[in-house]
Amino acid sequence: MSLIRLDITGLRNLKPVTLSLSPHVNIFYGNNGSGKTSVLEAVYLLSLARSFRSHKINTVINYDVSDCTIFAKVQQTANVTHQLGINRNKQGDLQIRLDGQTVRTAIQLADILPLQIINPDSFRLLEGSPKLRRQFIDWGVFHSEKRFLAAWQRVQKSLKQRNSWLRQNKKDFNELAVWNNEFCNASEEIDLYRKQYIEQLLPIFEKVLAELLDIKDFTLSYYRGWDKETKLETILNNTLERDLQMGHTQAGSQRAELRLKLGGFNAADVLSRGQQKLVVCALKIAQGYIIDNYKKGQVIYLIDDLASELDEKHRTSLCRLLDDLKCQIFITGVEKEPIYSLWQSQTKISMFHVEHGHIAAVNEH
Ligand SMILES: Nc1ncnc2c1ncn2[C@@H]1O[C@H](COP(=O)(O)OP(=O)(O)OP(=O)(O)O)[C@@H](O)[C@H]1O
Repeated sequence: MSLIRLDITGLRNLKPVTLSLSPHVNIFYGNNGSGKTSVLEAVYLLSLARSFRSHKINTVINYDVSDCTIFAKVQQTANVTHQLGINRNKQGDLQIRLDGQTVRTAIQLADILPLQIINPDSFRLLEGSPKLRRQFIDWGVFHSEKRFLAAWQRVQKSLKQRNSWLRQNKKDFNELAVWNNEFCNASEEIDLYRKQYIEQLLPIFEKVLAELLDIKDFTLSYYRGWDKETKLETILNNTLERDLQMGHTQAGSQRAELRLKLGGFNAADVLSRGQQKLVVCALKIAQGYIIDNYKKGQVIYLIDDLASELDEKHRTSLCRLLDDLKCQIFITGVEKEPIYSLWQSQTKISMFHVEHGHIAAVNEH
């Protein structure tokens, strides 16, 4: 899976541009504020229909225009290509086109273009709320288990109905039984998929982490969102009084968590910022290996400001792992040489100089 061509129009300070890309490493270098991260933002927008920097699309679209369009030619396998396009305007409208057809939801984009981002905010996966770690697991499960999405949507719907029942004055217990049943079935199904996924992820993650960091006693474990010895239905019945007081459901797959510990302590409390970033990189690279088993293609990695928090030895180890994955990479940095020298000699590299929003392909390295 790689983008062969990328057209960007109306995004931040970038001048309209068409880029011919390497299926492996694409380096964007230039001064602060030149527009490097905006290129990654364009690719992210194409996969998720939103930005990783701002929830407000108005700030992503260039000040002087009303909309932005990102278009890409995607090589899925040797014989299969797709034309993918997305347009967003300042009124908030979204249009997605896939091979000439209008697409209704952004889920199809994510399915075609699995994307991982590693940037100076990556440590938040360890430090931030459990929701971020749930999203991390679910990203992997979504790409490896076709039935996951339907089960996840059933959980969302039944949970919403159950929570709204908890807040109502007039209580119809037959109605509660219906929502409990649906919620428990869907939660258990999701738990099964997540558990299977973590079982696959764990040995790969440990192997990748060992290449990046010399730390002992690092553990990763999965909590399903309710006690492992008890049926969810029993817990919901036993905790109904408390759920009623709180106005929402305490147990279920919406409370799942990925626990990362070092010697019994929360990893985020004891690891340095750089070590946290390396753990997150190991998690994301491990996910890349798993996707390779399921999809006829690879994850695309967006790596913004690699140098931040990482010394040269760790930068080199990280790039070696990404090199071995043979995936497409978009990477940014201020200087070209320090990023260029991180890759093996046989790696296909394209370099682009970004200056005041202009992107120019650089032929000699
Ligand atoms: N909506 C917008 N329209 C036009 N320009 C914008 C808009 N939003 C941000 N900018 C400008 O576009 C540039 C975006 O830069 P970007 O963050 O992509 O730079 P960068 O090269 O990654 O910088 P750094 O090395 O500092 O991270 C900045 O100069 C910013 O001021």
